[in-house]
Amino acid sequence: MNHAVQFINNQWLGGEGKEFTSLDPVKNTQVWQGQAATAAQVDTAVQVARKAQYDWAGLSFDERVAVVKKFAEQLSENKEAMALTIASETGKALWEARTEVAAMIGKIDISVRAYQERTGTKENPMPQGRAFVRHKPHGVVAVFGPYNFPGHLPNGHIVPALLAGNAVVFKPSELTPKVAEETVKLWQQAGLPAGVIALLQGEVDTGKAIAGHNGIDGIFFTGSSRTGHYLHQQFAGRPDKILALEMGGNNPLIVQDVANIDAAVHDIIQSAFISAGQRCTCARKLFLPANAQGDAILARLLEVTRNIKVGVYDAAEQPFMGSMISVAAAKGMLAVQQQLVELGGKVLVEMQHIDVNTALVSPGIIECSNITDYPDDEHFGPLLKVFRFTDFDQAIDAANNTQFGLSAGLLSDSAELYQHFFRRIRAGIVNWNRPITGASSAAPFGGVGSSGNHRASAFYAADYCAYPVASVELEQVVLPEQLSPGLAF
Ligand SMILES: NC(=O)c1ccc[n+]([C@@H]2O[C@H](COP(=O)([O-])OP(=O)(O)OC[C@H]3O[C@@H](n4cnc5c(N)ncnc54)[C@H](O)[C@@H]3O)[C@@H](O)[C@H]2O)c1
Ligand SMILES: O=CCC[C@H](NC(=O)CCC(=O)O)C(=O)O
Repeated sequence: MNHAVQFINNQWLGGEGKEFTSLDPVKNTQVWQGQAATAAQVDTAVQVARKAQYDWAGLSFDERVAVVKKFAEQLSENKEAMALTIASETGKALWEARTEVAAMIGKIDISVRAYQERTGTKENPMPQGRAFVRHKPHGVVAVFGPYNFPGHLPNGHIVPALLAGNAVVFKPSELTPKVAEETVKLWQQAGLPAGVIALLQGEVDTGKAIAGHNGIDGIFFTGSSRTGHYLHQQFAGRPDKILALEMGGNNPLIVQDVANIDAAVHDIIQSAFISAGQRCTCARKLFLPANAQGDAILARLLEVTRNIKVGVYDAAEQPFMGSMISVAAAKGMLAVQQQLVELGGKVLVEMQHIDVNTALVSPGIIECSNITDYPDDEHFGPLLKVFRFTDFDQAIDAANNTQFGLSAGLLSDSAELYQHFFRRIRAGIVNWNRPITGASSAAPFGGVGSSGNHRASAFYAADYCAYPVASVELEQVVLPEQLSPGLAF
């Protein structure tokens, strides 16, 4: 059946491309089914968005804020339904899906503030006239979203883009179309004018048709480093288009000199295993000192990890970890564990596929100190790699030995050590005695190296949603009192 899953010009239409579905990764039921948007449908949506954007940008900022706040109201009224959709389409535990919806709602006020602080209008007096810095929207921008935060992360591009006066063509992850559909329905109910947002559902072909469409002015992308690099190549030689890339990481966490072992273990677990390890900021590599304290932390970490509750997202007694996104992703992580064993890794807590018909896996820990050619890949799941060190600077060097640079952390009671770590570590998020996941929307969020392209998101998303226009203005044409040499009037 061809469901009306594409939202173009304020109308829900059937896709004209290939059929695809999304599945509940734990209950194996179908959550969503539809047909992909074709290149022709992409073209229509972009053309409609172009026309709609002009009037949308012509509204005052306060008028746009009013619509965006209505969306926040809609989201608040439907927050439990949205959390359930997120949980059932991703397998994420319901308690966590609720925090995702709360982050979506919180994004509205933060983005209004960010627009004003970073891209609002500023005026400076001049001897003759006045100088202004104002900001204009780029036009029609595409938003590509990942599956791991199907609500919050696209929302983190869409809200600031709309506030700035852009029209948005939204292509969600093909693994989470239902969350996107529900989100866009809330925009419709909020009264966003026709054409200002389009939802184009589809797989990679739809993404390619959008990215390759000459009528878009930019792409705001959150997803894997591989796709981000592909888009970057596609945009080569196109300085006229804006590209914001939020990509993956291979994030280190170093521990040295901590008094409270349980507190350290807590922060390690929050960093490594939240969202079943499916956060871009998750700790992938744990550096522990090769001494008695390192041994004690490791022993306690293994003990607590073995007792982590993994389970069905809507269980009455909530698990810490829900499932991974799909059975294929779960199998992929088990293959990674096997690959690391073959390279010389020693399994300390085995990551297990709890039920091969579901995407539920238990968290794993593997010692990798003896691996000489450790692969610098992002392993997007609950497998923490442990490295033992004898010299703190060598641990920092090893932590920096990655193409990525998203998040990094130090657990230590020494302020001096933290200052030293902060100076040397290369990452866009650097934390001290806090988990390295759970970044604030009120701060910039982005990485260096293969993690981003210097266009941080969250609070700084305002920056890539608009371009600055500098003006000097005088209400009448006036002959200057002092003329340039060689001029006579
Ligand atoms: N830095 C961040 O803010 C951040 C946040 C969340 C997730 N991530 C990263 O996202 C990844 C997980 O998400 P994912 O697997 O959904 O990412 P992905 O790269 O597979 O997909 C992201 C989006 O790009 C689209 N896409 C894929 N190939 C495309 C192509 N060739 N042309 C155009 N569009 C294309 C997908 O359909 C999807 O909408 C992880 O690597 C994670 O670290 C990064
Ligand atoms: O998976 C990647 C995102 C992880 C998440 N980051 C944010 O929520 C950033 C804040 C924002 O975009 O508003 C995290 O750090 O856990």
